[in-house]
Formats: sequence, C-alpha cells, structure tokens
Amino acid sequence: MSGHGTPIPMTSSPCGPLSGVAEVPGDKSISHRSLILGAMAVGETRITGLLEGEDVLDTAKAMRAFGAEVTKHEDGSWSVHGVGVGGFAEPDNVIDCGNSGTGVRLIMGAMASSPITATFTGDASLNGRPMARVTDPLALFGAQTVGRKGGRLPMTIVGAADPVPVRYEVPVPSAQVKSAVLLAGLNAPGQTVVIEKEATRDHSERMLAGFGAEITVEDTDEGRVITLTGRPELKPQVIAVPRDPSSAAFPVCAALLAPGSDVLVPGIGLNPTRAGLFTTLREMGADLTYENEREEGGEPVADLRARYSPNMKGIEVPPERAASMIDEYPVLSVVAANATGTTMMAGVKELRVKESDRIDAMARGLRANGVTVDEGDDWWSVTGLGIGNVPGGGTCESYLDHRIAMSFMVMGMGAQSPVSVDDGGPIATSFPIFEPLMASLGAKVARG
Ligand SMILES: O=C(O)C1=C[C@@H](OP(=O)(O)O)[C@@H](O)[C@H](O)C1
Ligand SMILES: C=C(OP(=O)(O)O)C(=O)O
Repeated sequence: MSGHGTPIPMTSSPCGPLSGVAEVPGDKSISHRSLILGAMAVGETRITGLLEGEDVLDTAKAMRAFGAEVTKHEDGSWSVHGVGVGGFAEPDNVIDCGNSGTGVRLIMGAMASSPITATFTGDASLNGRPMARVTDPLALFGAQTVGRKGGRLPMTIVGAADPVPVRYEVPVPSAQVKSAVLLAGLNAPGQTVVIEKEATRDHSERMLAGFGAEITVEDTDEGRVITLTGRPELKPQVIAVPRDPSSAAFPVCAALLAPGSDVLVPGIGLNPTRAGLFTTLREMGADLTYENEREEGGEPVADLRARYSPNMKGIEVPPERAASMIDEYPVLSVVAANATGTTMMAGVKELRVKESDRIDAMARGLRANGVTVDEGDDWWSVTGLGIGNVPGGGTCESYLDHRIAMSFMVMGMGAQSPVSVDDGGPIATSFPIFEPLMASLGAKVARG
C-alpha cells in the first residue's frame, strides 16, 4: 500500500559499466491472475515465482477476504485453496487495493456476478483513476455500483444475484477491462463475449484456458472476439510465473545508457502482447539480443542481453504497438533522450490514466533535467541529445508512480549529473528489489 508512508527521496548518479546478471521478479500481471484464478478454482493452486510486490500482496489479502486460503511456504512458493466459481464469501471489511489498478479492476470483475457486496478503496493515486470503464460492463451482468463522482473509488459493488452473460466491445485498449468482463463471465450462465479492436495482453485468456475454462479467441474483421462459457469448474494449477518484461525494462535500458555495460536479464516473458519495448529498442539501434529462446508455462521466454549502445537513433513508434509496451513508455522516453533525433510516441492516451498522468509526469521531469519534450492529448515526442548528453541535475516528482520513479533513476545512470526523485517509495509496488539489484550491477542509487 504505497502512498501511505513517508516519502523516500532517491538519487541516482552517473555510473561506469553495469555488468552481471539481473534476476528481476515475477510478472505482475500473471501474479495477480494466479491468485485470483487460484481463488476461483476448486482445490490447491501452487505458484512459484510470484511477484511479492505490494500490488500483488494486496491482491493476496483481498482473496483471503473473499474466503480463499492463501499461504506462503518456507521454500518461497505460494498456495491458494480456491472456493470455486461463484463461491466467494462476502468480505467483512473494505478491500484496500493500494496502488493497483489491475488488482482492483480484476477483483471487481471476479466478484460482480456473485450475490455479495464489497467496498473497494486504494491510495491517493488509485482513488483518482477511472473505474467506470469496468463498472459500466459489470452493470450489464446485473451488478450495481455506487462510487465517488466520475466513477472513482472508494466504491461499493453489489454483485448480481441472478447474473446474465454479456456481449461487450471494450471501448479502450485495456486488458484490465477485458479481464474484468471475462472474470465476471465465469459466474454467468451461458456465453460471455468480449471484443477488443486492438489486441492487449492476453494472460487472462491463456490462464483461463489453463485452468480448464472453455474459451475461444478468434481474429475477425470486428477485432479479437473472445468467447467464454460460464460456470466452469476451474481446476487448480501449478504455475511458474515468468520474470516480468516490464521490470526487465529498467536494467535493460540502464545497460544501454551506462558506458561499457553488458547485462544479462534471464528468463524474461516475451509474450508478443508484452514485448513491444524490446522491438522498439532494437529498431533504435540498441545492442539487445535474445538468447536461449524457449517456452515456459505456456509463455515464450528468453534471456535478454543488453550492452552499452552509443549510437541509438530516434524513431516513430507505431501507434498500433502501444498496447504491447504501454507501461514502458516512461523508460523509453529516457532512452529517447539519449538517442540522436526525435522519438515520436503516438496513440498513447491511456498513459494519462495510469498511476499518474505519465506523459505529464515524464515531460516535467525530463524538462527539469534539460530535455525537450512536446506533447498533445494522445502523443508526445522527445528530442534526443545523443548518448551521455542529458545534463541531469534535476529533481523529479514521482506522483505515487513506480514506473516514473524507476525511469528517472535510470536516467541518472547515464546523465552528466545525478538525478533525484522526491519519492521512490512506490517502487515497492512492482519491483521491491530494484535498489539492491541495480546496485549489484554497479549502479549508484542512494536514498536521500
Ligand atoms: O491487465 C494487466 O495486468 C495490466 C494491464 C495494463 O493496464 P490497462 O488495462 O489499463 O491498459 C497495464 O498498464 C497494467 O500494468 C497491467
Ligand atoms: C499501470 C500499471 O499498473 P496498474 O494499472 O495495475 O496500477 C503499471 O504497473 O505500470
């Protein structure tokens, strides 16, 4: 639950070569889904590699509140004893999802088609984010919602006593909305259909199939049509969570910027709906290679090797790639500042409703460190200064946003003077070992 504590100022100083192996934690999206689907299965799901960041721990707590037994074992693995589809108990207190949009939106979906009532809240960041995108389709199942103005948390959902299946075209490219509808569809009799015009991360579809649900995905002229048959008995799974490409982005980009670096980031999930950043970096001329490509737990995985890349060039990032790298634009903008020429990022309106308005947050911090940024409602561009030419020396606000804090820490590693953030506390939501891991590679990140 970030944002409730004392701010933790952090400073990152220019550093020499980064080298070694960066074992980043488990994938956040898959970790949330492992706990939620485990709670909706009948029997014991075993999970290794679960991300133990605050966002996921808040989801674990929530699953306990809905009646599942969630335990961590001495060997670091986790068990979830599920209560079955439709088996959620009514929580006896408010569900606090901390900083996590994924957590709250997926859990709302999972409970909305059961005859129970739950009240959700979060930190100041989460309580400012739009929830109508989820509660609108949940109303079609028969759920009722009362929240703050503009569809904000805290919010109470009265689940449908007699849920009906729905057909829903997702109006924004959002895997959270898609997943909320699919999870609600689990307890509605008949077929729930979700249509997305742009493909977003497909972990829910893959994992629902893995848990034994009847689910089909078709690419049609309308878009991706996902059909789920309700009221399955979900079978418990043994899940090995791959390491998170969105966390790998930070040591990878740091290695591209810090002179002489050579870093291996092993076992990274490279699901094509997630790997857009790495494609983009390679197009810019980054020395980034995939080694030992393989499949693990139904997801493509590889070891990423990133080396210092002094000759990167700005590019236009294709808007249709946005969903596959949506959380990586902040750190991409830092790389772009170190490339030559301009990097244009369009079709990225969703960045404005994340933990912070990420275009605004990055633009302010980049400008405070001598970088030129232009922006419109759904685009922004960064004028590259060339490798090592970012002046730095500024202090950036992180706005309760882990990705903003980590992106500016990476910027300091390749700048001419140290870069500071007012609060690195939110980093613990997704990457609790960020500081020791970066230090083990040779980075100079200090508190204060
Ligand atoms: O489904 C998920 O696990 C996520 C979906 C994305 O959000 P949107 O669905 O809002 O695009 C992403 O930004 C978030 O970090 C994780
Ligand atoms: C957007 C993010 O997370 P969430 O929406 O789950 O808060 C993120 O991790 O970058």
